[in-house]
Amino acid sequence: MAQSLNFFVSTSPSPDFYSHSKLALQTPHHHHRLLFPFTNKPPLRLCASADNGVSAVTTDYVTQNNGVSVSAGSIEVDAVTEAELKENGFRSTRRTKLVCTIGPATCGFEQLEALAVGGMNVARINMCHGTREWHKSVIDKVRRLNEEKGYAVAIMMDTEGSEIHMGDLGGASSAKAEDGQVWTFSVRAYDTLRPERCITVNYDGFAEDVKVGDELLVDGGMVRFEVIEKIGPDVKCLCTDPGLLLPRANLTFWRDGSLVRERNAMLPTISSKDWLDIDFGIAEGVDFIAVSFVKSAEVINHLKSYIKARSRDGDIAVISKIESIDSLKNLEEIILASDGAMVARGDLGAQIPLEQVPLAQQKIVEVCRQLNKPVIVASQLLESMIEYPTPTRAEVADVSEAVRQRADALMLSGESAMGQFPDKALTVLRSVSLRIEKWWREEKRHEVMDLPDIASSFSDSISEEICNSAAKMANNLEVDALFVYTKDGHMASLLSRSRPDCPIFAFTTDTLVRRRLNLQWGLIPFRLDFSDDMETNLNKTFSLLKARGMIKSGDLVIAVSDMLQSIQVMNVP
Ligand SMILES: Nc1ncnc2c1ncn2[C@@H]1O[C@H](COP(=O)(O)OP(=O)(O)O)[C@@H](O)[C@H]1O
Ligand SMILES: C=C(OP(=O)(O)O)C(=O)O
Ligand SMILES: [K+]
Ligand SMILES: [Mg+2]
Repeated sequence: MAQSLNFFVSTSPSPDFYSHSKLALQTPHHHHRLLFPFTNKPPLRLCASADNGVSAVTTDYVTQNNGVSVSAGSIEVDAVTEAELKENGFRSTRRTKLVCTIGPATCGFEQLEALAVGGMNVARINMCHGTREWHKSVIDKVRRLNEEKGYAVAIMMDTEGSEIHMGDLGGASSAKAEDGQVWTFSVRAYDTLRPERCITVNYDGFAEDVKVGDELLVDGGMVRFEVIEKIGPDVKCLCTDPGLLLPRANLTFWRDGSLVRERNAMLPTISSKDWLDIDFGIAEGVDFIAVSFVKSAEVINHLKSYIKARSRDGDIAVISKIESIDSLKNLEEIILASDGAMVARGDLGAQIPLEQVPLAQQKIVEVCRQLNKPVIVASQLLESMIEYPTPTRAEVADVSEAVRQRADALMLSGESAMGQFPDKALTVLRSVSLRIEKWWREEKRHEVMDLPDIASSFSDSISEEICNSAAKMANNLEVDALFVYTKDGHMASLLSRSRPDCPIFAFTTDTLVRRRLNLQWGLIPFRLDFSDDMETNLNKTFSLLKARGMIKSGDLVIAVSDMLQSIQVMNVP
């Protein structure tokens, strides 16, 4: 038995049409007979099954279901999610998504596979490090992993941006600066051997811009120097807080207690090198581009139209990194223009007092939720795990807090790029996420956040109302899963925005949309060919998922779709 609520609105409504919109709530005794004309589509094409023996990627078959002949077709879900669903049942699947920065510690095929098995949803490559060839080889490996082993790991390319940073230490992996030592920071290019205690700086205006007495912070304060003398291109600095200097570490300078950013503010957000990297990302078909040091919405609008004009098979999502004072000032307009945001706490903590970072994080996560944009909490989540196999209690508390704030995703940086325990770090993110999510459900802390209306058209308003209501119904009725059939992913993201208690199975026809949904809280993206006929879609999905052991008869689901604006409540037959 199914009950449904249908909204009759044309997909491209004329103003006149609105007055004819009607709402029909069917009686419980009707089987899901929908009040709109059926489109008699031919059966969907069979897709080749890529069964690799480890875990089936696709399932093809034809069956009879309630007398309806289910079209043959295939369904794709990533192998890790499938295993997780079968093992734990779907109410306890992980909702918080995980992003791993790939570096020397994780760039091999087996290492990447270990991360995929461990729950990596998105692999991030940081264009600040490595060569384009190196990054291309990582992208190729991730794509091969997806194809051969049935994962759906998305790729995020992170731009270098116009930040001021040190050179690469002539190949050394680090250098130790001791208290009281004098180091030289220079804009010279050393073509021969780099002298001892000498650091190159990538910004030509550096020697000109700093003043004697300025404080120089490496990596937001991990090491500190005081400028004591300027000699042409060389700046002599006294180490006041000792520590490890890492290649290409970020540099900021402070004068009279505030960050010096006049010149920084004049540097472009997207440098000429970044544009080349972006062209590379478009050519490689990355799923996300994260833009460093975003200052305004303008640059994001510009980049989005550039991508639209160049990208072959559709869009690349643009993620704004919130990591500067300017980005905080223009937070709402930046997030509105972007497809998502990252709380880039590393640089943010170098630009605002550290004690303000947690509040900034909370604010950014909240604004993203309200504007329906996915948000990633990044940097130093498990920093000590670069060297140690166990996190500190404080780190676990920090990760818990990000999960409790219901951020869409958590990110590893150095922990996975160059740490000694990338898999263990990922395991910690996974288990802390699961634990806190379980607590939310057990406490029945249904969402209390006020979600403002964000729709820009009448049709969008209906989608939004449907998703908000469906999520609320799902909580009240304690359904097992929400199903959403979505071509562009929008309805799926609206459901995710409500953070319902049950997981959201998002079916989309498009592989790119599917990979992109990977970043959003609570979504389990499937690729599936479907039609505009919901009855057929539902029967087909039930059969395919039942055959895979991912759902069973009697499970209670709520289905919504963006082809036909409706909510249907039903038990799996
Ligand atoms: N592609 C790469 N090649 C070499 N090292 C890398 C790469 N990506 C990341 N790393 C290492 O991992 C560290 C942490 O990564 P990330 O946080 O992304 O960069 P950053 O420290 O520059 O902000 C970097 O400082 C660098 O040492
Ligand atoms: C994620 C960040 O950016 P990046 O690692 O590129 O400096 C950050 O600053 O926190
Ligand atoms: K970067
Ligand atoms: Mg940064």
